[in-house]
Amino acid sequence: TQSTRPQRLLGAVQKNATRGDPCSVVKAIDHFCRHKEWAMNVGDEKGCILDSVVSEINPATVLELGTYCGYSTVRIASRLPPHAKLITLEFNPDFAVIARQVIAWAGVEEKVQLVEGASGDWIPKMKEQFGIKTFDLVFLDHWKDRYLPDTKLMEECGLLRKGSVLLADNVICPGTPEYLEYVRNSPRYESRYFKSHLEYTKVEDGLEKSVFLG
Ligand SMILES: O=C(NCCCOCn1ccc2cnccc21)c1cc(-c2ccc(F)cc2)cc(O)c1O
Ligand SMILES: [Mg+2]
Repeated sequence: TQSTRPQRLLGAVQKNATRGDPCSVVKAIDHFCRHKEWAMNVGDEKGCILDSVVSEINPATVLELGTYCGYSTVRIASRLPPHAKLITLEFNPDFAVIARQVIAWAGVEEKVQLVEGASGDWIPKMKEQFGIKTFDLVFLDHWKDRYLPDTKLMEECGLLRKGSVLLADNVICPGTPEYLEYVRNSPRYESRYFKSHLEYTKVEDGLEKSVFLG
């Protein structure tokens, strides 16, 4: 039977990366996606911007919306301080199966809790289920039309504090126009655009970093 692209991506990790070495996992995925099959990882160029934002914040609590194969999960988790927690949410169970194996291969499973389900269902349950007070960093990388409603939901659920950072992928391609309009015009956010390219291509894309002002 035919394998899926995530399965082939996992194969490339298991063949080319060293167990317990997150950098080699990231490099193996980037090589696979650049030379074999494109896949919707944040990628190496935007990934460096993600890395710098994580290092700047040094977050104790991170929420990632959109795990896919775990590429950005590994990038973030490998830069977290000890005892920091990353909760990553994935809607597609087939993607989750692959992501768990990529996360384990990288050796960062201690810092990661992968949760399967929809953001609209899980965001209201974060506090009670995971003992989270607020998130220091949220990486938005799921359905582009959910960025805005989920941001409002996080505000309503008291999951953001003064200084919480939202970092959103794909604000140009595929694009998140309503979300951009909101964070750029709301007095409750200080927003900045990091121009880059769609992963593994020359197409423009970028990350929007928005600090919640409380
Ligand atoms: O679609 C994309 N990502 C989202 C996946 C589903 O996410 C669903 N999903 C994951 C948790 C989760 C929680 N609740 C609801 C839905 C939830 C996505 C797409 C592209 C892209 C760009 C150009 C193209 F020609 C084609 C595709 C690039 C990206 O970087 C992306 O991130
Ligand atoms: Mg993305």
